[in-house]
Amino acid sequence: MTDKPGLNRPPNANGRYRLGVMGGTFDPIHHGHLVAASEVGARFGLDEVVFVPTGIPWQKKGRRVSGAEDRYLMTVIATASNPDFTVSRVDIQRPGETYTVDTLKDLREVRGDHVDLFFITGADALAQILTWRGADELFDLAHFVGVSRPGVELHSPAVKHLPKDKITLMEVPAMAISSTACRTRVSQGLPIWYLVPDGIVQYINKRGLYAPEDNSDAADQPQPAGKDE
Ligand SMILES: Nc1ncnc2c1ncn2[C@@H]1O[C@H](COP(=O)(O)OP(=O)(O)OP(=O)(O)O)[C@@H](O)[C@H]1O
Ligand SMILES: O=C(O)c1ccc[n+]([C@@H]2O[C@H](COP(=O)([O-])O)[C@@H](O)[C@H]2O)c1
Repeated sequence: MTDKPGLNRPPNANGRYRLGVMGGTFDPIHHGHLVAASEVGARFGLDEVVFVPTGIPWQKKGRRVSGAEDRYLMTVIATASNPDFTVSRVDIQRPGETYTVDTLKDLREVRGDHVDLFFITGADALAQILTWRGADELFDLAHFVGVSRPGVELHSPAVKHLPKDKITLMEVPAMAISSTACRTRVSQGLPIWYLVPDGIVQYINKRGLYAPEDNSDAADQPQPAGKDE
């Protein structure tokens, strides 16, 4: 397993190191992701949050997903200014579909046994967790933190069945932003300034991402009405 090391910070006085793991497709990364990671970092006293862009997000099959290198680079750009944030390539390096059970095992192998893992997820993703590969193993590998997301019930019935000592649900400042909305806005020529970090606006422009002909989500949108007859 090869991956860049983290921040190289020493373990705490008790010999442990608290590592947040923010997994996502990040197509593109936006301020909802960054606020979630920052809030969980503060609440749990995390030493570092590592962002892990997915390789092949199998539950997003049938959608067009930007190349892994573009999503990785956007994640690096968006997190560069925060000294507690890092980015890992473990998911984009591993061949095949991306499963969190593998992400957590790989990070444990790379970072060592003194690391306590906290997987950060939005309430929408957490409600689906029992559909994830190897769901029964997940709660032995990490503590799961589900954060609020506008339009999603935080204490949903699905979450009530998860092991209480392995899950924390927490409210974070509401960020009504999704990657889908960002892609759609770009494809429609609308601004995404302040929904994503400035460098991401520039990167998307430079690479021509989410242009109408390159965006299947946009193709599904209703077309503007023509002139009245
Ligand atoms: N605005 C938000 N507030 C809180 N959590 C979020 C928000 N947006 C995404 N997340 C969480 O971040 C993780 C990664 O999300 P992902 O990269 O799929 O972004 P997304 O905006 O949900 O993308 P898409 O619209 O393409 O499905 C998921 O756990 C998701 O629930
Ligand atoms: O392990 C799985 O089967 C699984 C299924 C769906 C999503 N996940 C993970 O959940 C995180 C958010 O996923 P997504 O698709 O909302 O970007 C990301 O790290 C994915 O790898 C994991």
